Amino acid sequence: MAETLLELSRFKMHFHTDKGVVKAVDGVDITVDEGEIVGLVGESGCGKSVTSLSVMGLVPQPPGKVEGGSIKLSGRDLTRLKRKEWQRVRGNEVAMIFQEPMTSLNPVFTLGNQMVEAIRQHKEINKKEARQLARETLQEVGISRDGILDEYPHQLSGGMRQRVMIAMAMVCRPKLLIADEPTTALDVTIQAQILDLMRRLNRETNTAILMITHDLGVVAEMCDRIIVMYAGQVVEETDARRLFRNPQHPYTIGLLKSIPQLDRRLERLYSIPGNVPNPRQMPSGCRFVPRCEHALDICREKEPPLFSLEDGHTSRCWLNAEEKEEADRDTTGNTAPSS
Ligand SMILES: Nc1ncnc2c1ncn2[C@@H]1O[C@H](COP(=O)(O)OP(=O)(O)OP(=O)(O)O)[C@@H](O)[C@H]1O
Repeated sequence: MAETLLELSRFKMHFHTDKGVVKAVDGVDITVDEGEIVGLVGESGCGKSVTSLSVMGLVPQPPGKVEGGSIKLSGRDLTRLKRKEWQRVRGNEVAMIFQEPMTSLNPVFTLGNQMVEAIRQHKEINKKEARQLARETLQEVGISRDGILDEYPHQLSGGMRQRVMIAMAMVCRPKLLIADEPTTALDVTIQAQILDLMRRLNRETNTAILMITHDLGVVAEMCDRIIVMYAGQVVEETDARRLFRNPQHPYTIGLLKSIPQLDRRLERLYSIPGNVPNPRQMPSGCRFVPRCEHALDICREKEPPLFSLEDGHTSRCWLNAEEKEEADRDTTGNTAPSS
């Protein structure tokens, strides 16, 4: 069985602002095994990016502050690393690609210059060797045109730029690649090519991928396991097939209902009513309660824990506690306490 590579335990990243505390990530448990592809999904503002930037040590502190918990990569707690140690971890052990590669590539330097510099930050090799490695890595991501290293970022298409970013991320063979909306800015055919490329690299190098996206189509195609976040918390987690077949949390059900279906013509597309709560003023009880069609009294009073269902499926919803109690009653004839 694959070893656990990344483990966030009750991790909290809050922002202390003039207007109050933003609990952007508020006690999340997330694991990624070696070689696994895990999707982290949720609406804008639910804390996906802050979670991933925390794993990269890229959240500015202050205003950010780790309020509790840990982030372990291969057993080492990243929240305790010093600045110098981060430089060794970033790029070597964990690398990240972003939605818009142009923001990560410097427009005034050639790709060769940028790649050589990035490689030499991590590997003690000379410029010529680094240039050769850059060329080989670009070939691995499907770019083999002559003279590519002497081109500037604006001379490439969006898809090519994202391939370059993937090449730069993969050059030191990190154990974990974090991809934050890597295909959102690309048209669908190029999107499919980039996803194929990431899947191939995952297979060939066993690099695990944490895929941050709001696009359930992307996670359906790519991911072994899916984690759904809402208002700074994990609300549901299970393998990809089960999430689509048997979602449990009303928020996940709403997200799935919002996907347009080609075979169904509707007057209006479904969208979850209301908005993500203001992170400075979370509702009491369940954070999803103001938008939930199935809310019970307990949902307004008490925050639900993550309930363990079958085969590692978890859901943060009081309805699951009710169902579990009923199931236990059916099998034993007695009322069992909820977990
Ligand atoms: N530097 C910061 N200072 C204050 N609040 C911040 C800061 N960075 C992020 N936040 C807040 O943290 C919350 C989570 O943001 P985050 O970017 O992680 O959401 P997200 O799910 O990734 O959304 P998106 O898909 O739009 O990127 C938001 O309410 C955001 O406003």
